[in-house]
Amino acid sequence: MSDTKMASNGTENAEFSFTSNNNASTSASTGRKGLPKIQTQKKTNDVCHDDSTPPVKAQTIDELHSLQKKRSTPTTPITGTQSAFFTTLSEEERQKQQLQSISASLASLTRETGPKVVKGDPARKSEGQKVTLTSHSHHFTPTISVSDSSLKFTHFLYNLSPAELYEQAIKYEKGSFITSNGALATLSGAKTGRSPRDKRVVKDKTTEEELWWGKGSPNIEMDEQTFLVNRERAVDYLNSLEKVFVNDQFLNWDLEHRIKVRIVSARAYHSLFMHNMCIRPTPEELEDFGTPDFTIYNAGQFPCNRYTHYMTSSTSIDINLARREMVILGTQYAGEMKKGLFSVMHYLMPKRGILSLHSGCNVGKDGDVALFFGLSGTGKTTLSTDHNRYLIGDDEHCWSENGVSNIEGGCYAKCIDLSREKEPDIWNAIKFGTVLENVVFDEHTREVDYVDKSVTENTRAAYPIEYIPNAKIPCVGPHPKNVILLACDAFGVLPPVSKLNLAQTMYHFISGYTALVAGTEDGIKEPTATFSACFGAAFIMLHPTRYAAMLAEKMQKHRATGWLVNTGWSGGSYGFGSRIKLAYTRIIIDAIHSGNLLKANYKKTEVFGFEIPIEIEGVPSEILDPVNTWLDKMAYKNTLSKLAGLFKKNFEVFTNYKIGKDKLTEEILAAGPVF
Ligand SMILES: Nc1ncnc2c1ncn2[C@@H]1O[C@H](COP(=O)(O)OP(=O)(O)OP(=O)(O)O)[C@@H](O)[C@H]1O
Ligand SMILES: O=C([O-])CC(=O)C(=O)O
Ligand SMILES: [Ca+2]
Ligand SMILES: [Mn+2]
Repeated sequence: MSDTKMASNGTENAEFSFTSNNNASTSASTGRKGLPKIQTQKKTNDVCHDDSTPPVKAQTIDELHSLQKKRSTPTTPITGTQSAFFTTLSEEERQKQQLQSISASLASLTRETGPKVVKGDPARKSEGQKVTLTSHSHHFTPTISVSDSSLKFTHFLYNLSPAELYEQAIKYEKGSFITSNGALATLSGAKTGRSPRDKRVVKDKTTEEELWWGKGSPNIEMDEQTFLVNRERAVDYLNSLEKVFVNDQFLNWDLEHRIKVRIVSARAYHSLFMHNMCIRPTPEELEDFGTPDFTIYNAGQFPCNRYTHYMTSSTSIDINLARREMVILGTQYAGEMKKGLFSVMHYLMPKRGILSLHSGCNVGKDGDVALFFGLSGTGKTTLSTDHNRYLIGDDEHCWSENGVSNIEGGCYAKCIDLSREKEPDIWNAIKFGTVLENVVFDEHTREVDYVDKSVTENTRAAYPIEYIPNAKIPCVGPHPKNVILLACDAFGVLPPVSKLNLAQTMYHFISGYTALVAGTEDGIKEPTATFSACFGAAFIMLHPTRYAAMLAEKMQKHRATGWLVNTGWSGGSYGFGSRIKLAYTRIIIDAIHSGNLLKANYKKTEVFGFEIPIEIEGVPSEILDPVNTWLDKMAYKNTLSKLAGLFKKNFEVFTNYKIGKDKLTEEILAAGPVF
């Protein structure tokens, strides 16, 4: 606001005014000369505004502050005196049960009983906030022989709201700031991506038989005893803190197969992340939550002990399926929790005949569902978030007899180079409530610079799915019509789009090819060809062919069409060509959704034997066959052969497995590159 504007508005704002014109009457009435009297009252309406509102009903500052917050409304409406009686009773009982449940979750294995837990922020005790203590079922007499840890209370902050978590983060966690768009910027610490080499799974009699072990498997074994050592380390760490965060939430929008999860963590950042990423229970659902089906102990700030058997670094992410528990030590990267639970779903769901998928999913106005498979950074989130379609989910789904369902309640978008123009819905989802990980922002304006990779290339935004305006809630849909396999081909030899037959779809699903471009997995900075079975080997628990067989069966039954879309390089390999324009990829995807691409004219490519369209309206025809875009045709041929060789070599380990019925296995083996 300019100075002149300020002056002219002076009277309206009841500010001082030295303008003699304004005060002429005042001077005249008092009959005094010299400087005009300072005008402090608003003249309009002739009302004295200082006295126009009744005084605050508080006698002290503390009382005034207590007026600011009103109690949250009871979650269950109380109707009639009889039910009120029962509600009061059960409310007390519920509180007691909740405390017991959380105390049990935090129980040490050596001390047999859970710690004394108390609900609420320890910093608020003085504010007269109601805190509820554990009602001890065991007899508790503090004596000198009792350890210090059993003399102390563990405060827990239960399912806090985003606003409360913002306050906790900003007050207590270094590196937490509100950005100009309203999001909470956080730092995940030294780890800015997942650490797949530090993942451990307990091998017991059951899992030894059921899970995929050995070469290529993400399940690195650990014994039960070592798990308990790490669990104790995490639980002791958490109990040593002033307070811990507890989230009780759900996974899977398919109500029949919903899983209850509890996340115990030390950071508000972790609690808000999971609040956004898991399905948020309604207050009524929370009342009946009971015992969780799975619990995460996130002690990420605290390292594991490298002298412990099986530990090869100070980071350990441990899954124990029998105990239904996961322990995180030595990494604060929040994606570990999300993907750890995904691994658990990859075990639990197939047991029920449900296929779990590392895929995005959306549905058109006519109910046509598309799945988007692909490794990290290939475009699942970007392409499933489509303004013309309803978003079911961006990363983790189930395909059951009922159709598809999202496992999660939020999205986790990459935000490096994010632009409002290219990805408007993701851009607009970054607002109050969203966690922005490891981004760089202006120290004064707090404006985020999405181009800046100073902290990491793997910058991320985690937001509730309803932040996308056309999210489909509940996040479920009918059986898929199109199955789109995404690959970011840094070699630049895969066509922008290929139509696949079922055997080819299975071959490429099992291969799970891409060239990683950003550092989602800790340590990867330069693009490299990667094969990851089922487009998510890091998260699967059973042998890849188990998932593949289920996918083949479902695609066959529901007549879904398979596609391979290269969202990577065109015009040469990484360093020569450039990434295919997102606008072109979107046009290609639109043509798949609409059914128009099915009707196009096709030709067959050499080596990979892909069916590629001759033309697609809106996309330059010459890019549809990559050979056209390479200046050096010899280099193209050599690169194509090189990639084909990598595919062949990768597939060798799968040649002895049977997949599906009839001749499918032989067909899949024959569907690879021929050269
Ligand atoms: N042609 C393209 N198609 C898709 N994405 C593209 C394209 N060109 C550039 N991109 C960028 O690539 C990135 C794709 O990341 P996205 O978040 O969609 O990955 P993702 O498959 O969801 O991975 P993750 O499983 O790690 O979440 C985005 O940053 C997007 O802007
Ligand atoms: O897990 C993460 O960190 C991000 C992700 O979605 C993936 O890597 O597939
Ligand atoms: Ca994603
Ligand atoms: Mn993912």
